[in-house]
Amino acid sequence: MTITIALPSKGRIKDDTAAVFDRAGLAISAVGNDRSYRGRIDGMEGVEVAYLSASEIARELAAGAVDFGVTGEDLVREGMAEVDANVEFCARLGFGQADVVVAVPEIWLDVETMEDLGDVAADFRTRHGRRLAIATKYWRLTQQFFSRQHGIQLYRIVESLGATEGAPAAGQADIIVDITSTGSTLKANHLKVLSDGVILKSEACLVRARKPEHDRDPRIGRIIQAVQGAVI
Ligand SMILES: Nc1ncnc2c1ncn2[C@@H]1O[C@H](COP(=O)(O)OP(=O)(O)OP(=O)(O)O)[C@@H](O)[C@H]1O
Ligand SMILES: O=P(O)(O)OC[C@H]1O[C@H](OP(=O)(O)OP(=O)(O)O)[C@H](O)[C@@H]1O
Repeated sequence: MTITIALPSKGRIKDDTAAVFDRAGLAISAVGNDRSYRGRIDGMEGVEVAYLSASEIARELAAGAVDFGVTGEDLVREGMAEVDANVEFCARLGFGQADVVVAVPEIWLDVETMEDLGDVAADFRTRHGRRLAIATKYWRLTQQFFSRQHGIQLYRIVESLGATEGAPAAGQADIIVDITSTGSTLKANHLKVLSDGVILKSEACLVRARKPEHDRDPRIGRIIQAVQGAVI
């Protein structure tokens, strides 16, 4: 069986991922020319590296099309239902940290918690003639957090594919769910995170797509152990 490991080909977690694999003693050489999107691990037979973007890696893990992937936990959890049944988070890698949060306009002075927001959502239609609108690209995480965890059902998700923090000022939504790391984008857009509004503390992870054939393949354990041992 060929084992495929999907690693970031670009973006903010690419270089740190390469450094972890280096430290793990899993040296990757390019297959073909230098700009190739495939590689192999020196000294390990039948292990292929596929270079993809962070969100493509989450999609491939969900489809079971790769055996391992390095990508953000947020993208993996957003990308599939029943996450823990389908994949294993083998190692948290210590970079790519970002929190997925619920943020509301700073001027909503009496809204500090999810409970306060639930009250706002319940009254919204009476007051404004429509449901509370949430801009996000994390619709699955948002639904799980609002509906399942907080029992808030009266809202509408407005899909946002970029510049989510600008949606409230632009009148496209009332509040947002997005990632933040330093907090400066939220601040610049006069948004504040609710005190219990952190949905997920994400970072880059080594993730394995659960497959029955992994159970009898010693290379699987070797790869996991090597990466776990390289995390500082
Ligand atoms: N400030 C940040 N902004 C966006 N993503 C961040 C930030 N900090 C960490 N991340 C994490 O980085 C991952 C996304 O990486 P990146 O934005 O580099 O991907 P990308 O190469 O743009 O991929 P794609 O094109 O597939 O979106 C996500 O898991 C995200 O949580
Ligand atoms: O809390 P902060 O440190 O301000 O970071 C958060 C922001 O950074 C990211 O956007 P980025 O401009 O990197 O573009 P991207 O969404 O295309 O990755 C992310 O989408 C947030 O908007």
